[in-house]
Order: sequence, then structure tokens, then C-alpha cells
Amino acid sequence: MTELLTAAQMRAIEQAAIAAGEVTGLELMERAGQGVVAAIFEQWPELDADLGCQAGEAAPRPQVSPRGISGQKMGGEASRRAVVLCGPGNNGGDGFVVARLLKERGWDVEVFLYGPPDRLPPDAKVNYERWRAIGRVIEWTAQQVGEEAADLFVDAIFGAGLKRAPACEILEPLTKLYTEGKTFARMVAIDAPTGLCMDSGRALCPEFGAVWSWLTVTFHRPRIGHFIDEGPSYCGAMRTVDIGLGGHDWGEAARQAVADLHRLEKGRGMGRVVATLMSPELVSPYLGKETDEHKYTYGHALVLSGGHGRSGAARLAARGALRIGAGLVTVGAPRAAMIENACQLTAIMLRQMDGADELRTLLQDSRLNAVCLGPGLGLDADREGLVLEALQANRATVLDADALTQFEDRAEALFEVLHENCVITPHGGEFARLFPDLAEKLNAPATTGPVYSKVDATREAAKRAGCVVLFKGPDTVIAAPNGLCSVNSAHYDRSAPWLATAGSGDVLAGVITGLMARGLDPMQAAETAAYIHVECALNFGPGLIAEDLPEQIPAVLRKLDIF
Ligand SMILES: NC(=O)C1=CN([C@@H]2O[C@H](COP(=O)(O)OP(=O)(O)OC[C@H]3O[C@@H](n4cnc5c(N)ncnc54)[C@H](O)[C@@H]3O)[C@@H](O)[C@H]2O)[C@@H](O)CC1
Ligand SMILES: [K+]
Repeated sequence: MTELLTAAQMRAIEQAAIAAGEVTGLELMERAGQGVVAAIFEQWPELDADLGCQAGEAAPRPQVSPRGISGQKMGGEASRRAVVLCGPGNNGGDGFVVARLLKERGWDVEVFLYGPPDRLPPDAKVNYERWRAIGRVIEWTAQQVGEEAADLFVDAIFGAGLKRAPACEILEPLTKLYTEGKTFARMVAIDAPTGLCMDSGRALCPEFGAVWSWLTVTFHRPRIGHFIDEGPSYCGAMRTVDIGLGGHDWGEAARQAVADLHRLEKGRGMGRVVATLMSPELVSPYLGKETDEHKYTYGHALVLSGGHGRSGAARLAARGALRIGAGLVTVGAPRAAMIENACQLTAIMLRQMDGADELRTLLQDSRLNAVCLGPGLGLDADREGLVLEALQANRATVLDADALTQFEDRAEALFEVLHENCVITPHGGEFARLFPDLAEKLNAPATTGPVYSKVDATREAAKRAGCVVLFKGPDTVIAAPNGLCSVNSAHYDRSAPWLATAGSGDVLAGVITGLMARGLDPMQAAETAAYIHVECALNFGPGLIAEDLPEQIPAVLRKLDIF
């Protein structure tokens, strides 16, 4: 299981390990630098050659064209040049370690320092001195940095300690390097791209954003900001390096520090400290079927259809519910949409159902244990009655799309009737309609950190709504009223841009409903569905349309070893 930490929590873990005498700050910094160098060569094996140079020996500069670096020769006369950009804190300290380690491998290394050396914190100062014994440090000037050329740029300017937007003189030359194509080759960020808030994935500088990196190397556990909002775009690729802080075995002092933090964050109404990154181990283990069970064991899901010409979304949801293994699925359609539904449904059953009264009658059948409303439901006046009727019936309920938009000016009326066996699945627009104040905080320009994040907003929304909230996006965040929170990331090696297609959200709502019909609790159903949804897209690949998603579920279940 991967926990996503806040920057403060990571700091508490480090400090507690140091205070407990398990490790020194200097040792951690050395391991961090070693980890970064190892990650660089893993990412770009072509850089990992014995250059046959002695430390201190000058190597020829590479030629730079607007498209990147050219003209390096390999073999005995090869050269590699790195520009290491160090900042005034321990992130800069990591940079000095990387500079030294690259130099020891025969690289030509140029180091820039932003800020006065005598203000460096102790561990960074030690590594500054170690570097000074073998190389020079150039005082930062925007002009000189902007003219650099190298095989590799290392961003060690700011990491976890970033408090506010970096000065223009820092980001502007780096932006220039990028737009001129000089860092197209390789920019590696230590811990985080400079300018990125590690708790929220938001860039703090409105003008220049953060440093665009090709690789970001972080330590111990990734931070929330590496996986949400703009974080993944700035980070490029992500690697997490073990620096010997152990699993959770940081000693009593660390436990205490984390417990303190937990209390602190609870005091701010933030619930649990960590969010979890969705991974295969977190998919519910109860998705298989037993030989001696029958269809009613696996529940009966009801999906409400919209009117004439608007029924496709409900069928997509119903198909998702059936494929994930609900025993039976029924589409409840108004009279006007009966024929079109009847023409296109086979294994899925169809019932005519006009209005709230008929829904009440239908739900007298206690075997109908999960309901999905919203996909294609429409915004006609009588639709609200359907939603309220379904919620009063106290079934496992998924509300999506129009079922949420119905309540845009009266969210409180919805929150009053939502119960703990519900999941709501808003996208950004729907979230803003239901939680306008949270959306405003989330979208407010941010220049000082830590910035209010999508994780914070989803947690607050879940608490307010009194049910599980799945806030959609490539960085889907799922939170329960008790503060449990997870992130289902469709970034990095799970990047699935093809999910941005009409109807994919309808399938997701249906899969959650199917899982709840099977008896999963709302949080587990939402997490599992979100994970499988992305896996389906990855399994299909380019050209995906929503109809393809449910058809990928069997292959995904098999891949997850679920039978
Ligand atoms: N010994 C340790 O504590 C370890 C630290 N590590 C590294 O240390 C980093 C955290 O170090 P720090 O806490 O020193 O933080 P940073 O190195 O990120 O920067 C903090 C310094 O920058 C200043 N600052 C913040 N925002 C600024 C801005 N916009 N403009 C100008 N100055 C600004 C702060 O006042 C502080 O002096 C991590 O990201 C990681 O790279 C790793 O080496 C592991 C071990
Ligand atoms: K950095």
C-alpha cells in the first residue's frame, strides 16, 4: 500500500528518525543524493557510461541546438555535463551531493547557488563545503542560468520547504531554458519541481508556474502533490527512493510525531493525515463468485433511465453493473423510453417506471438492493422526486450527473437526505454546483503554501454530504465522512487519456452500483470501481469509447487474479 504524505508529515517522520538516533540528517541527505543519481541512470541509461575522466578534469562542452543537446561523443573521449541548481535549504544540500557524485563519475558539473552560502542549514552547508573542495559554486544570476547548456539539469532549488512563489529571477531563466528547448533533454527535480506545492499539486507562481521536469525523484513515500492537480504534469516521471526511513518502523518518537500531526490536522477538521494511492492490493478481494451461490447472492441493481432519446447513459451504467458481477440488473424506464430500451437490452431486465410513486412500489421488492440515478436522467421537475424517493428507500445509492445537478441551488436539501450508504460522483462542474464554497477555495489563486487541495476539498465535501464523495478527474479523489481518503491516479504509468470520452462516467457510476449491490461498502465500492475503470481504459487503449469499458472488465478481473 502506498500512502501519500503531506510535506509536514514527511518532515515529522525525518525529524523523529533523527531524534531517535536511527539516522543523521547528513546520512539521509547522502542517501537522497545517491538515490537521485541512481534514478537518473535508471531513467536515462544512455548517460550511464564510464567517462574515463578524473574528478576535476575539464571536459568539452556539448553543443546546444534549439532541439536539445548534440555532439557528445562516447567512449574514452566522451563528456557529460550537468548543471546543478541549488537553493538555500536542504533541497540545495541534496543538490550538492548529486553534483559531487556526478563529478566522481567523471562528469563536468556546474553548480549555481541561489542565496548566500553562510545561510545554508547545517547539513546543506557540510555538503556545500564538500563540493567546494572539488568544484566551484557560481552565484545565481538569472542571465547566466538562462544561458546554460547541459546533458542534464538538476533542480535542487526548493523542495518541501517552499513557502511562497519563487522569485521571477529563479523561474524565468528556467522557463527560458525550457522554451528554448535546452531542457528538453533532461531536467530532474529533487523531491519536487521548484514552485510546486507538495500538498496540493498546485504551482505557486501565477506567472511562471513551476519547473517543468522530465523526472522527479522523491524520498521514502510520495507526497499528495505528486499525484493530484498540476503535480503530475510538472513532475514528468516519478520515482520514489528508499532512504532508510523504514516502513512504519520509525520508533516511538516518530509515532508520537505523526500522532501529534494527526491531532493537529483533526483539529482543522481534516480527518486522517494520509491519503492512499489506489493500487491492485486495495481492490476489494471479494469480487469473485462461488460455485454454490445463485444470482440473488450478488444483489439486484436498479438503474433509472432518462426519457425518450436519453436512455443510452443508463444502459451504459447498467452494463457496467452487470459486468462487475451484480446478480441481476434492471433498467427502470419511463413509458416514453421503453421501446428504445427494449430494443437494446438483453441480459439486463427492463421495467416501466413512471415517477416517484411507481419507484416506491418497485422498491417494495427488498431484493432490489442498489440504485443508480443520474446518467441521462434529465432535469425535468419530476426527477427530483425520484431522487428523494430513492434516498428514502434507504438502499445503497449512487447519484451521478443530473441527479446532482438537480440540486444545484439547494444542495442542503440533498445533504439532508443523503445517507451513509450513498456515493456521489461529481466531476469538477458538478462539485462546484454542490459545494460552491469549497470549489472557490480550491480554485482560488494560490501563492503561499500549503495550498488547499483536491484532497482537502473532497474530504470536507464528504463530511458535509454525510456520504462517500468520488471527485472525478485524472486524479480522482475518493473520501468518506470519517476522513478516509484515497487517490486513484490516471497519471504516469497509468495515464489513460482515452477515458475523456462521452459516457465513461456513466459506466463508472454503474460499476459502483454493481459493487454495492454485491455488498461492498460505499468507500470500497467507489475505490475499487475507480481503479478498475482506469484499468479497463488501459487494457483497451486508444480509440476507446464508453461501450468498450464494461467489455474490458472480464480481462481486468482476470489480470487482478479474480475468478
Ligand atoms: N536532513 C533532512 O532534513 C533531509 C532533507 N531532505 C531534502 O530537504 C528538503 C527540505 O529541506 P528544507 O526544509 O530546508 O526546504 P527547502 O530546501 O525546500 O527550502 C527551504 C528554504 O527556502 C526558503 N524559502 C521557501 N520558499 C521560498 C521562496 N519562495 N523564496 C525564497 N526562499 C524560500 C525557506 O525559508 C528555507 O530557508 C527536501 O525537499 C529534501 O530534498 C533530504 O535530503 C532528506 C534529508
Ligand atoms: K526541487
